[in-house]
Amino acid sequence: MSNPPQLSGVGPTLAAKLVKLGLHRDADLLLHLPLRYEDETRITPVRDAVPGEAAQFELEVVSTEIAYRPRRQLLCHVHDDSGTLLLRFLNFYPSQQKALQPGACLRAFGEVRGGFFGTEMIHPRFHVLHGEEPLPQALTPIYPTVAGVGQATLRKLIGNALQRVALDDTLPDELRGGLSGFAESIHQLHQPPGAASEMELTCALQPYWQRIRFDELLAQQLSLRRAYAARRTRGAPRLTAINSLTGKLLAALPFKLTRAQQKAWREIAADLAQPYPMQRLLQGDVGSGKTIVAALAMLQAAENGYQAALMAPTEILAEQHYRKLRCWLDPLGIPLAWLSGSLKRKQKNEMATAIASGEARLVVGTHALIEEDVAFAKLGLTIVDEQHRFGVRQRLALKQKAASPHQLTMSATPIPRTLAMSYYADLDVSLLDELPPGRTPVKTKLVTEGKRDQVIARVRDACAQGRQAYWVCPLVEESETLQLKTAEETFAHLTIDMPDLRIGLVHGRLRGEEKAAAMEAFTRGEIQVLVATTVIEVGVDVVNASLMVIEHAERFGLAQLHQLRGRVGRGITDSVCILLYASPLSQTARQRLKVIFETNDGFEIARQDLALRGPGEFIGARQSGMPLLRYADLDDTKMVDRARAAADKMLRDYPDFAERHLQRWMAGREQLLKA
Ligand SMILES: Nc1ncnc2c1ncn2[C@@H]1O[C@H](COP(=O)(O)OP(=O)(O)OP(=O)(O)O)[C@@H](O)[C@H]1O
Repeated sequence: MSNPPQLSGVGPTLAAKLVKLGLHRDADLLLHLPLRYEDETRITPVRDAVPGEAAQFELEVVSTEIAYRPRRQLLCHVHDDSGTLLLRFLNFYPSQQKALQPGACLRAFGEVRGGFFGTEMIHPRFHVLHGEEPLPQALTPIYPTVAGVGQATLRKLIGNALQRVALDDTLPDELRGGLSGFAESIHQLHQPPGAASEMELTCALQPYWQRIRFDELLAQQLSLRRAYAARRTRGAPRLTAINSLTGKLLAALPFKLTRAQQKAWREIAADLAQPYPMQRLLQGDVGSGKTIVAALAMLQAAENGYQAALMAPTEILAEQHYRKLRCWLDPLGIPLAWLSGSLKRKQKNEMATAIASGEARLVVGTHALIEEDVAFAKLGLTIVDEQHRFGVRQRLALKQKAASPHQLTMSATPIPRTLAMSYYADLDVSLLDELPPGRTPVKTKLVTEGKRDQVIARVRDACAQGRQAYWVCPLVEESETLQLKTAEETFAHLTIDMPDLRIGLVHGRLRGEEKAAAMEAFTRGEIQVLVATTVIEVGVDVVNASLMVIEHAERFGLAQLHQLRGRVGRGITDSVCILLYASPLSQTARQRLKVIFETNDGFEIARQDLALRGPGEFIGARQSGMPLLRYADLDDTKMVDRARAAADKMLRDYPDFAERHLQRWMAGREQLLKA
């Protein structure tokens, strides 16, 4: 294979800097598009300069001096036929002073403003004119850059690339449907002709940006589809639906699966029976009943003679799954193994041996499952809960415990549709879009910190009626130690405020068994009020808990608040979530609390969260290393839909175009996407 083409005419030092901008090849330069433009196509008379607006002037230097008050600086008095102006340089080079000799003619670009010395420009960009110099025909692009790569360098490299690199259209005519041509779009965006105003320019460039955004989404869709197709060529064990164990479990359940659970289960059961690996995301709002679906999938693996492993991100959550699964599996006489970091070395070794021999068929655990010394005899299915909480490497590590296992991931953080389609298009998705019957929506109340006494009275009331309550401690993002201290203080205060109640405390620093003991005591009702950090955020399921207080709710993110609130309202009693907040609220905090107050719908909350935080934060892109779209907007559902449809058609009818399109957009980036 030949080496990929590199950047022409660029030395190694510059090349290393350009890589930071994602510029590896000449072709990448074409897609490095300007952030904005400066208009150097016209000369503005000094008289017509509008304060605060950038403009270009042609000026003659009258005099230049160094002033020392209020600080050392270079002052250059200039004029044109219509007026005078001062150019001011706070940090200047001798070469600048030398260039600005009386009588020199300049072209200077910058913002004019009223200043200490009259109408002035601070640090204008300028060059000395030596005779006639034609004005540029196009606007001057300003590119995203990094330290050590100047605009002039980028402009030159990009200008060369525009002449050298083929700008063939990778979109077949049939799919163009009103979009601008690729070559035209690229030329226009790099070198747009002058426009009368900013607004006019934005309108003029709109169709070209549209084309680029579409192309970017299309590339992403093509890439994800290719990954999807590649998966189908890999072999996986066929775990057919035998229905002896799964049938028994369904018959023994004290409830009937919801319509959504039935559908998800059908989809999963069918996937497991295929000769290629399942890669499915089971998405359901808090409390929608994902665990039973996971249990059924594990049983289907078991009845085909394979092992299944369920991994959860925290000990509490893993323990909770373990307990719930045992409730269902024990009566059927199916053993369930448990593996977590907090087991004693001896127990861990025994468990590892049982897993290696295949004796332990169904296993639930934490990260301990992916440790090197854990080897499975015949792993057919992996289930990862709250997958976004694991790093890419951890997720891959579980998968790599077998040649090509089926994979199910579960998430209670609803991913908005556009995001799911863009980032998870290589996954199949099952959706639990209804809650089990008999749940009453949680009432949310916003209460200021000052009314804490009333909140304490409410907790007392709830406990007097035989209910239980969570008291969530303030989040201290900057320091885990401080967070722990806050939790302990909250616990101490509440113990003083409510001496008659049985109060417990869980936080992330407790040892595994201590955490488990506290959770168990709460589950059994021995603890009435559980003071907790966000360790209880996911998965905790105590039906009798009907009140939740979240202190300093303004510090939490939307998804977190929704997850926390989901810990109540899991039974038939009316539940309340009290959000205690401290004033004054920042604009975003106010918006977040408003959203959480107004809706219980996880998908709506996720949509708003996306709007508030942007897609990068939302999917934990920093952690997963996925590149964000540079130009396209995921909120543009119509365009995402169109790109999806075009990707399907291109792969089917125009594979050459698809290949070239991917080459142009994705070379070097695809690896990132797969993570
Ligand atoms: N179809 C059903 N009918 C009644 N109850 C159900 C049904 N399915 C599940 N449940 C019960 O609902 C509760 C919530 O289920 P589960 O813990 O699986 O939810 P989840 O989707 O994992 O939610 P979370 O992400 O909040 O943990 C459990 O007590 C479970 O036994």
